[in-house]
Amino acid sequence: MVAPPDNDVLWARALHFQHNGSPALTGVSLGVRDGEILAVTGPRGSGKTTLLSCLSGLLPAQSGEIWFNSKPMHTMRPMRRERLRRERFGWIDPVPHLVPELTVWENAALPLMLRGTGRRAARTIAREWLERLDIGDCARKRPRGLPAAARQRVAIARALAAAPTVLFADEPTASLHRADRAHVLRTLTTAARSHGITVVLATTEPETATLADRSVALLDGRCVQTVHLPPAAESEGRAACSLSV
Ligand SMILES: Nc1ncnc2c1ncn2[C@@H]1O[C@H](COP(=O)(O)OP(=O)(O)OP(=O)(O)O)[C@@H](O)[C@H]1O
Repeated sequence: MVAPPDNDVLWARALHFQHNGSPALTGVSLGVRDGEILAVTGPRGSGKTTLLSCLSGLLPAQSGEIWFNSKPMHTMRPMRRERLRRERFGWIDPVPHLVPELTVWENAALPLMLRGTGRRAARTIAREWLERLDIGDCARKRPRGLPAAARQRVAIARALAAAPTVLFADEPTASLHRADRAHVLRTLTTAARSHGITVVLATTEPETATLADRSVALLDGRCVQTVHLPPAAESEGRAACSLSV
């Protein structure tokens, strides 16, 4: 077994995954650097969700290696992998899955409370993130009555509040109107940068990938291209993120 480079928080080699015999990943290798925002691009069905699911330990790859902070995840027992996922990784789905019986702040605080943070401390952290995502005034409401964009912001606040080492965002703005997308994405990437959170962001949209440091393109379950964002575009993207998150 070859150990991964030291500055890669996640490192995968030769990942293969089939859904019921149908190949979704066919030999994907990649590294994700600490604090990096990596976009995983590709058309529908190219394997983006499957890749994020394998990297996050949600789906065990059928072959290949995944290392997190230089520790092999692919040989971990399921219980240990589950604990790692809960404690170190965050996940944002294309559509928000919130608990309808809980208020907005309780939803955002849930991962913290499940991890043992006291209710008051969890509420303070959750409310700070809701404020940063411009939905602080919804904190006491139930998610049911909120527009889709607000509910997705709650899901993003919930993911960030837990301060994950790596945040996996699977087309996080797919369900939003175009006007909301740029703002929500900028907030997400700016917050991640300022808090040192590594992000693996699946997207079909080229303009979303421009907010990342680097993009990896998938096609039919294989990496076909890696693009480092040119410094000019990078500084432009970062300069545009003037939010105080
Ligand atoms: N649960 C499943 N059962 C069977 N096949 C699946 C399943 N999930 C994904 N696939 C297939 O695996 C391949 C990769 O799918 P995946 O969802 O990872 O791609 P994607 O790039 O994320 O696409 P999308 O943008 O549509 O979510 C596709 O051919 C898809 O049809």
